[in-house]
Amino acid sequence: MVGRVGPEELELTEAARFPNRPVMVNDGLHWSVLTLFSEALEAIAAASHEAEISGIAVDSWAVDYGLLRQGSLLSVPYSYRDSRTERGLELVDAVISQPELYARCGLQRMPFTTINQLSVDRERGMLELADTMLMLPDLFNYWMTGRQAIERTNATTTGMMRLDGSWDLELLEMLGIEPSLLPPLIDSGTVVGPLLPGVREHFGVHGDPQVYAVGSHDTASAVVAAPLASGAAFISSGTWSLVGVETAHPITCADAERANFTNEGGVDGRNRFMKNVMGMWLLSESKRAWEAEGEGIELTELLRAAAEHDAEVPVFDATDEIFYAPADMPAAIRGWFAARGIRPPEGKAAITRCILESLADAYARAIADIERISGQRITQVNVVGGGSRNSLLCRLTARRTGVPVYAGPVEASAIGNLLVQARAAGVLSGSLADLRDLVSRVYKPQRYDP
Ligand SMILES: C[C@H](O)[C@H](O)[C@@H](O)C(=O)CO
Repeated sequence: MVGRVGPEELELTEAARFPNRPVMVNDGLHWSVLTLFSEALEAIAAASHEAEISGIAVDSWAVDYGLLRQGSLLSVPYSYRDSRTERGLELVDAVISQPELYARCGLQRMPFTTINQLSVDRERGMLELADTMLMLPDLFNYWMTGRQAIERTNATTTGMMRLDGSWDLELLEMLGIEPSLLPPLIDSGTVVGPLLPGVREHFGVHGDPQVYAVGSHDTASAVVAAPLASGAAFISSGTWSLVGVETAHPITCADAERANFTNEGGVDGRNRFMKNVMGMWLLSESKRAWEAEGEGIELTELLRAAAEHDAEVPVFDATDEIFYAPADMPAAIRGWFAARGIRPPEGKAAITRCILESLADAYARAIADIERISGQRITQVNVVGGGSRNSLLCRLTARRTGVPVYAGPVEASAIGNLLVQARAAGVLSGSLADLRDLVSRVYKPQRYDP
């Protein structure tokens, strides 16, 4: 995305959009990072011919990383949905109990957490070969600037960071992970450096843009752009739905651990107390399964049919891990109901409606947990990201939470990324609240009443 930012201006243009399909080979599921990098840099180069580009910054999904030796990527990064993470959980469980780990890093128990994946790499001897680990946005920053560093918001999703923001060296030792693998930490707003001449030349980038560190965990950037008022909960809605509140400090009481809430670092030292809910993944994977059966259907058509589907549908637990990476999502949903003796919904319209009702139900339960655990009363929900375009889901969320829903902006991660860059470049100033005010002035959220 190309953004033009000023004190009263926040204009976003889509320079390119390209698929990000993980690839299954014999050793598992991997991301095509070189393709993503070249697609992005080609789009930036094209944009730099139209207008002078002064800054570049990358944000992405969390937890995944590349292993390097003497500056070269050793292997193609794995996708966090690869089944090796089950073994990773076992390896970490063998060393430390979940409550102890939670007290140290405050992260939800999920197979995808970086320490689980690194523990599998250690068991397979990959870490002996590596001298550096870089999260995916940091890998792109390294390829652009030659500098190796890890931005803090994404580092907080690894499980290797203490609640005080330092690497947990004792835990690394317990897990047999070399601390020297971890480059220095940097904060969002840091100038990473100029583009390497070779990169500029290879892609034909005009001008001399600086690379900035921003909230490199896309959810952290999305929350920057969420026009949160006091009493607001946020839902960062995309492949995943992240339901949470922004707090000054992590919440790691036993109740939070039992409810499997996570504490991930935000921009400006904030804390994101939140829960992962399966999100649009449920719908995109169902659509993929129907396409594979030769019954492809457009998303708009699915949502129209679901909106018109007024027969009662049951709801399933949209946080249940069986939905993490099933081969056939509609079958997994039917299986969830069958295992509980509940008649599953039949047909695409009913299943889609069931997915959206189940998501809204999970949001309402997460928000009730947040109120109980944090003591904060939630008076509104801000839904940002691609899922905020789903008006049926926004309506169901307002109905099930019982509070007004404010939907938008859609491109929240990109906007949060741009705002932090622009402030680091001195074009904007002020606090997160000031940045959010600009968002509210430019992007009027759509309101849905309970
Ligand atoms: C693993 C997920 O990607 C992560 O929990 C989520 O916050 C995210 O990054 C969504 O893009």
